[in-house]
Amino acid sequence: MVKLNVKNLKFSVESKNILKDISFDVKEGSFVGVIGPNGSGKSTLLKNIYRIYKPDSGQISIDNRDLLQMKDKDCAKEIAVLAQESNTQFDFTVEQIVKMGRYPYKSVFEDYSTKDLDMVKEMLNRVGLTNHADRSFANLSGGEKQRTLIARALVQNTDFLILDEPTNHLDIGYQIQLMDLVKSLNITTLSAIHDMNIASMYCDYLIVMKNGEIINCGTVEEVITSEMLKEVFGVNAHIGENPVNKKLQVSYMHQHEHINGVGHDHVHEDRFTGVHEHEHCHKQATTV
Ligand SMILES: Nc1ncnc2c1ncn2[C@@H]1O[C@H](COP(=O)(O)OP(=O)(O)OP(=O)(O)O)[C@@H](O)[C@H]1O
Repeated sequence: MVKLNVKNLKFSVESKNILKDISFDVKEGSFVGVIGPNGSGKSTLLKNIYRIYKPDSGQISIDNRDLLQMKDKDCAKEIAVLAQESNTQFDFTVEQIVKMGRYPYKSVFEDYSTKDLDMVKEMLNRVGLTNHADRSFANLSGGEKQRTLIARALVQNTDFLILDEPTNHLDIGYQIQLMDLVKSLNITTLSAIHDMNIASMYCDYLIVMKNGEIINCGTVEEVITSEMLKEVFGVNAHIGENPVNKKLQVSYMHQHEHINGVGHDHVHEDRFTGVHEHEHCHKQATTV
């Protein structure tokens, strides 16, 4: 069943077309990654979905309901967001920030219930911030702020989660912990991701963006190929397999890489920078 449907979405700023006719579906229960180079439109796409930006045209629906027509509170019961920018200026404690995730379920003067407070406690525990509950959010490290905001998104208790580069500021331990946590919740998730190995570990499906367009989509194996990484990101990479979990694994190489390390410092007259092989007798050559 389709959870999210985006159809012919277009978005521009000052007559610059930033999103050009984007269409895709996210299946219920799936974890979909959006990959692409800096400036390709990943964040802008997600912001159109979580309604920071208003599309010029197109439709976005969640469970067949028009997302663009929903009231804010109703929308907040459908979609939780972990956004990229996390510079909250106001001075709240960590616990107060996490509690805010319960606001869609509260009327104006209604206080937090035991259930609300239990959820807050549980999520603080799951992101490793129980001992920081009374600390000022403003004084936390970037990673601690990010973990607080993850806990806030999770107490919102929605069926759909948007992560805009969720692992920004997180060390590798917390990156894996966050992604394991999200994955264990089995919530339909749409996430911008930069790290191909993280994408490979967690995503069921990938969308590749370039210049405001979707240029490819499919399973991890269909999408992450050395050709795609060269074409879209301009990098040389070897695609292998993690011997333990059998997930696709990307190893990067220098822009100018010699197979088996056989080769010498040199420049190519045609400025070629790919992976290539030299005869052993070329070891001493300075130019090929
Ligand atoms: N409000 C805005 N005003 C003007 N240009 C914008 C605005 N928002 C986005 N853009 C431009 O749209 C393009 C896409 O930006 P976006 O942030 O969506 O890319 P991204 O793929 O998320 O990049 P990154 O990987 O660096 O986060 C960029 O060229 C950006 O400068």
